[in-house]
Amino acid sequence: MTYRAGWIHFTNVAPILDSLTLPPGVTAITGVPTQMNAALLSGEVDIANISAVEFIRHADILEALPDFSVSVLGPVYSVSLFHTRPLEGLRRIALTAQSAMSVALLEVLLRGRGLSPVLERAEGEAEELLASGYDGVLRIGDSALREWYSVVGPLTAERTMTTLPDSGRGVTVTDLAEDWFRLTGHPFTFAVWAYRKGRPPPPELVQAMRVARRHGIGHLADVAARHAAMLGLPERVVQHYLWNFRYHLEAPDRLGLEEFAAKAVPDHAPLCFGERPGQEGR
Ligand SMILES: C=C(O[C@@H]1C=C(C(=O)O)C=C[C@H]1O)C(=O)O
Repeated sequence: MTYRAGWIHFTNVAPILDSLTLPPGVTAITGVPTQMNAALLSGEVDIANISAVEFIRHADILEALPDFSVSVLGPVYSVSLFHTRPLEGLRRIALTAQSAMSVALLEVLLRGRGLSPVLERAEGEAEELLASGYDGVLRIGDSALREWYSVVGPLTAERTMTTLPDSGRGVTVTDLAEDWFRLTGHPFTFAVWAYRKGRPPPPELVQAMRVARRHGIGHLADVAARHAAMLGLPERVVQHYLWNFRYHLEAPDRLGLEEFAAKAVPDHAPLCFGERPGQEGR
């Protein structure tokens, strides 16, 4: 019987997915986070890297792999609120329809500051939307990374990835994962690999994912060079972007995930994870 996977194929998962060889009997489709969230919940796929908030909301029926995630400690660079006035003064924010997790994170961060601007779904480039009546725009993924760089870049000998400003061209960029870190001191987990309880992936698939991740992280410069060319960004940017991610789901990531779950979905069912692999599983 076929086991169907759904992959969010953003650059941030390239170190896992680029060299993944699917075992016989496993098929895969790709899409943006909200598409993969829907595909898993409707049963169109059996496993997907989904927005962690959807895993939390559906913790009664879903379980997640215990050692895979897209997490970060501090800035993520690709989940940003672009804004033209201070956060406290924001009145109308455009949200991307691609995201569930980042929208939920933005809501938690705004609520924590006692702010309640109007949030509306609207697609388009951040700077276009800012010119058309929004004073804040939430963007995620590859296009958000590109837009972040075009606002705060370029890198020079003196301006490194960690010393770039947080504004340029009249636009301020608030990195939501960095804001979460300032608030909680925890990493932020954007995605987990979830499946329906009682329908875990074949062990060969999980093992193939671990092999692919080991290969991807071991060859990060090559992965970054390939994707930098596709994104039209300097290799230095993409290399830093990728090595900054945490692709396992370790104790600090789980603490962050639990804290986020308590804030965003207070009545959620307990989060379930499959059995942790031994050291050789990495
Ligand atoms: C870091 C990112 O994480 C992604 C963001 C998601 C969301 O906002 O729902 C879902 C999965 C993640 O892989 C990104 O898109 O840039």
